[in-house]
Amino acid sequence: MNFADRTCDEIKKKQSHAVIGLDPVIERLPAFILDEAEQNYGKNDEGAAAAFIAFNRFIIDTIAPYVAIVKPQLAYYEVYGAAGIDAYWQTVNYAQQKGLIVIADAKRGDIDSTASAYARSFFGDASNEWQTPKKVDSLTINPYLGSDSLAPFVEQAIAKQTGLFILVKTSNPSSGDLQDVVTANGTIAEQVAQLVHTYAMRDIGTSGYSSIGAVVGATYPEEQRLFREAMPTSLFLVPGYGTQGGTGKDITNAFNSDGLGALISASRSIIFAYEKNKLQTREEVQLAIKSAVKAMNADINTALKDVNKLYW
Ligand SMILES: O=c1ccn([C@@H]2O[C@H](COP(=O)(O)O)[C@@H](O)[C@H]2O)c(=O)[nH]1
Repeated sequence: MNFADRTCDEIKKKQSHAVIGLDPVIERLPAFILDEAEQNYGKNDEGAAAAFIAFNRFIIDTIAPYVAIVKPQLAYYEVYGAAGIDAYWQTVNYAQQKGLIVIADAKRGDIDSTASAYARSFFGDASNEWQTPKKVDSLTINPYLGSDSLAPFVEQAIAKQTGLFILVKTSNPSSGDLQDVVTANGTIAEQVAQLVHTYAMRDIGTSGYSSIGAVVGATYPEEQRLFREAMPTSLFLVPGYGTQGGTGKDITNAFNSDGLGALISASRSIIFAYEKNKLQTREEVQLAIKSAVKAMNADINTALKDVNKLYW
């Protein structure tokens, strides 16, 4: 089954379009996690990595009944060197064991030979006897180097039944500096969207969706409409919900009229939800995260219902 079909199935099963970003920041973790990691490993890369693993497992256990997808952003783990990368893969494995789909947010992109190596590092390489088996379900990639840099990712994603999310219109305030520049063929983002659509048409699943998707920010609701038309079969990864200001009302244009097609992502507003009221005990932290996820699901589902796009 291809990535898009698996993702659509899990979204329907959980009745949730949410993606929870696992972006741990050591100073923000609860004391019960930090104290144990420091006692066992000290304040160093290994201690931080142990804290990340414990925190992520705790979050995954808390949210798994309510969401289908997690998105660990690699940068937060790379801060702690080899130990951090190991924490990343332990997080990926744990999430997959719990039945969650994992989007690796790494925004890779390079010339074709290097792009192929990037794809093998995230999607695994069964023919390589030296590589310990590893595989994320999907990866974010950066199209700035052009179509030949995307091709190795696309080939491997299709062959290995994984997915891609190609940056089209990112959520950050200055995304327009380059992405909105008007060329003879529309904006740069529109040209990328055309490229994504061409690749997407090569791998349509029974759900009608393709495993070759796009990143379109929650912070640009009007642009979502345009990109939805340009890439009707692509799943959209929609970051920017929560801390960056996006709400349920801002993401409905990213969905198709079938009530599917968009994966709404939030990191800090969920995983640090306990900070608002300075909650620290295991039970308090768990309840705060659980409530934040349930509120996000309810907000998205209500907004979709209001525009007649609620699938269930
Ligand atoms: O356009 C983009 C692409 C990726 N991101 C990533 O999503 C999360 C957002 O975190 P929040 O805490 O929900 O703001 C983060 O990992 C970014 O690297 C994005 O924000 N915008």
